[in-house]
Amino acid sequence: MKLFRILLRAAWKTVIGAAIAGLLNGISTAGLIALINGALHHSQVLGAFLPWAFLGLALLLLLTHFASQVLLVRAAQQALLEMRLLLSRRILASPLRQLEGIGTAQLLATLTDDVDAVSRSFSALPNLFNAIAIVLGCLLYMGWLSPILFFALVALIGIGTSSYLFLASKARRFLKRARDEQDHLFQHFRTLTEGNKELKLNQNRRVAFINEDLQPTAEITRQQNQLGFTVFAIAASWGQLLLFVTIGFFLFTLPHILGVSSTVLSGYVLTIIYLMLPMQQVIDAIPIFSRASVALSKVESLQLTLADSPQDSQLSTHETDGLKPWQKLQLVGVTHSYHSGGAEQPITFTLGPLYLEFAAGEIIFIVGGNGSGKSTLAKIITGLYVPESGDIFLDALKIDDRNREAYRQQFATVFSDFYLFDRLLGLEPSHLVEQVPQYLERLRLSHKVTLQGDRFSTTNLSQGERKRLGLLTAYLEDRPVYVFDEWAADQDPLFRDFFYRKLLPELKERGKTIFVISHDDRYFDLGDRLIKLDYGQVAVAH
Ligand SMILES: Nc1ncnc2c1ncn2[C@@H]1O[C@H](COP(=O)(O)OP(=O)(O)OP(=O)(O)O)[C@@H](O)[C@H]1O
Repeated sequence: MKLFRILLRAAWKTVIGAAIAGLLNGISTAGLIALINGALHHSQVLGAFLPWAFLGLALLLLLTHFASQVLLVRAAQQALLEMRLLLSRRILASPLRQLEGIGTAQLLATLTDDVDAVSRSFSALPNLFNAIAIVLGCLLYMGWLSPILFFALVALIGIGTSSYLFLASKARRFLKRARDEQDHLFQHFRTLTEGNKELKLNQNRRVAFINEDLQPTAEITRQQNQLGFTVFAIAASWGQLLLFVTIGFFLFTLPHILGVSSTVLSGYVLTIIYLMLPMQQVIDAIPIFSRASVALSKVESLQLTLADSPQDSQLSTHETDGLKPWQKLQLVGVTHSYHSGGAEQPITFTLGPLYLEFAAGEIIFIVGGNGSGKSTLAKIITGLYVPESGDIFLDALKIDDRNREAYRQQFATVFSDFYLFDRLLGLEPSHLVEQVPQYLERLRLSHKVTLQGDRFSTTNLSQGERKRLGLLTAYLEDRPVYVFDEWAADQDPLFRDFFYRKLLPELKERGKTIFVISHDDRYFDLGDRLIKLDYGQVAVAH
């Protein structure tokens, strides 16, 4: 049902067009069977008109089949496109903490596996729709042939469907378990790709990883999927058996009880035999739709619901309007906690409550031991984490959900786990192109990287060089506040010195506020302020 709602939302006009074509297709199928049955019994009513009626109906069948298939393919592909975009937008609009809680492996599993499952079900839709239309058309014909036999048939179909659905619900449970394992499997795939060096260099670790992690998880996934699809196969065979039981019932039992004519009887048997293929198509489609419904439940369990589209404002990149230049950034009683799992699990780390005030144009060093909360503070200051309690103010403006997006646009950052884009995304290249060679020169990258159009010639660089390119991107963003999270940690001593003594003061001269997370105590005196954190609390602030 959810799938159908997605489809209708994406292209309801096309779906209605396809439904009408499908219905006509079902009617023309039933009409053709009626004609064939009539011809077999040398119906006087139709006479010479029969071949023309046959030709007309055959043409209508062809056209409506083609039209319904083409329209449904179009609607299904449109729905799939919208679902992919909506899911991506949702991920972009979701709070960072929520995404960190879900984890990369689950997000990847959803974006690939779940979207794939839904895509398969959309691909199966045209045939399913057509099959349902034919079944309905044929049922209509059989109801017209003999209402009594029709009720007997509906009763048999009812028994068949409910027993099939009972089995299908069992199978769905196995598919759900297999899908849950898929998240773990993706986690192992990440280990495989990201931990490849460590796995290659240690044979024992590699063998243990394969035997104890990857293989058992892959085995459970296989086993649960296999069980699920086996139950579906049993259900499908049961469905087939019921179909023949129905034919036998109509051929050998009912005529004796009800005394129906041979025309009605042959009409029924002919139609039921004709129905076998569409029925089979419906039965074959059900596992695909079950898998898709498991996938959609998974997507919804991540609270990345597909029901509504995120506000455009949450995605806009031109949202700096509305925030006037400010003089003071304040954190008033701000706290943030991490939990060992979900929100109901015990707290493992708490930052704050913090009461801090920063003036525009200052260089602020944020220092402290590993795990003291520096990066967490940076995520709070930049608006990536919403404070659990307390508030952030820009002068008198309180930052809340209405202006948080605009607030975030104040910051250009290079986090320690930053992502390097291979092109100037969202930056208007024309007026930047002149500045880039100059920056590349200053960052001593000009011998390695050039800008080709809006794309860097390469991002296959050393870690230190990648960070310099990250810095260049941050320069080009030209935002009021810069945040560098251990930026200099990968730089050689010469360039590190250049960064602290030259680049930071230059940014300050341009009126920028700069937060520098650093362990380089040799340079701490270059800052206007120093905030030292210890286990999430401010130990020193001056
Ligand atoms: N996504 C997360 N989920 C749960 N706990 C986290 C998460 N990120 C950080 N933590 C915990 O919060 C604490 C502070 O982490 P944070 O990264 O802010 O420290 P840091 O001062 O930047 O450390 P470092 O100098 O090592 O980079 C750590 O103990 C860490 O285990």
